[in-house]
Amino acid sequence: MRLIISGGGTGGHIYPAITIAREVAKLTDDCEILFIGTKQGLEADIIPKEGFNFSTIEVRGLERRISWQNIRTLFSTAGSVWSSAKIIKRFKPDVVIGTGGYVCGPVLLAASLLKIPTMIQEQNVIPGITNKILSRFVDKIAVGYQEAERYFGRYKPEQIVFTGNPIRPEVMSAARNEGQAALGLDPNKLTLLVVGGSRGARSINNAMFDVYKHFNRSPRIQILHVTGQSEYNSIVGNIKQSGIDLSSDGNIIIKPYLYNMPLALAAADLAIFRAGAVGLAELTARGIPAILIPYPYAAENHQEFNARVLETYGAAKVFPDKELTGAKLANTIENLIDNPAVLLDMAGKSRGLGRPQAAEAIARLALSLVKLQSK
Ligand SMILES: CC(=O)N[C@H]1[C@@H](OP(=O)(O)OP(=O)(O)OC[C@H]2O[C@@H](n3ccc(=O)[nH]c3=O)[C@H](O)[C@@H]2O)O[C@H](CO)[C@@H](O)[C@@H]1O
Repeated sequence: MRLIISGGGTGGHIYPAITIAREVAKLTDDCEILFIGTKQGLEADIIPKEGFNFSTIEVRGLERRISWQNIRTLFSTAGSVWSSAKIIKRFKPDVVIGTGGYVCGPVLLAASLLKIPTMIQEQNVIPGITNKILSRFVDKIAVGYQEAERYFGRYKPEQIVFTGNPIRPEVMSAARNEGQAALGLDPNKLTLLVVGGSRGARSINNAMFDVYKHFNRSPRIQILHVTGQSEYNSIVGNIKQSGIDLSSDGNIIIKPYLYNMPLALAAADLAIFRAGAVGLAELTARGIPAILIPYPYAAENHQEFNARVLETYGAAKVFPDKELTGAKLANTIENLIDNPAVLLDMAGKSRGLGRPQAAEAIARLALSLVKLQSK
């Protein structure tokens, strides 16, 4: 089995690609995998570290308006399709999968022109521009949300399959007591996990000050707040200035980034999150009730659409970023922990939305294309 997989730009496109590739390898003998990305994207750092063979092409992103820049980009895209075709002809894949980000455009287009089976995976409710264009060419589209279908416009009915978004297997295998021990959490307190996406979120970080003051030394709740690398030092400094002693007061833990997120999720009773599709897939797979504050500048406001799905099912409460205040956040948390039945109900609804088997379903869908071809 020979697989080319491509996705890039943010972690939200790269981690799904890694998870899907590993799942395909698990389901097949002798799987050879090649990842295609760009030199500039985060994938150039992550993918070789994860042990995959990595080739790069040059690609420019399209602007969301008509411009001279876009006309130049179209010409350079023709060059990228040509370089992708060269890599594809050399590697001879059985199937090519794209997980979003503009690098997928030329790679999947070239594969489709070369009559190789193709599939894209769309994580969000509102598809990205590259996946929207590619939907005209590829054999299958695996969507993370059922609601995504209607935003693809023209497609063949059998082309779109609702699989859910792929999550790392450790998200499901991590145990609660293991997570508590690894992060120094008290098993007798509820744990609130606060994460503003992979780079942190300033508005959530700012609002958290009132939350610290409200719950400092609380015997009921402990807070694990992931600030993002860039604001970590200033936040810790401000907390000290406000008179909270992080080491002796004991129920607030501040981290710049979590490399062991699955363990934190295993310990969490309630989460405050942005609404990136992979983070939400992880929350629902574990059945964690959440307060969501979608990133307001995401393309076509897609995070809000992701978040509203959880809200509609009763799995989360959603606050628009511009309406967020520390007092509101502290009150909402207080209300939820005062009403364990509500929290339990939200947890059940969250779990009901989770698709822990999504990676396997996506891998099997890709393999079905290979089988179809060899018939
Ligand atoms: C700003 C923006 O446009 N972001 C997009 C980006 O999300 P982005 O990559 O920011 O966020 P996601 O929530 O989708 O994924 C983040 C991943 O990083 C992990 N993590 C995060 C923080 C941390 O400290 N440790 C850690 O391991 C999470 O567990 C998760 O696996 O791609 C997603 C999927 O297409 C989109 O839905 C998001 O809208």
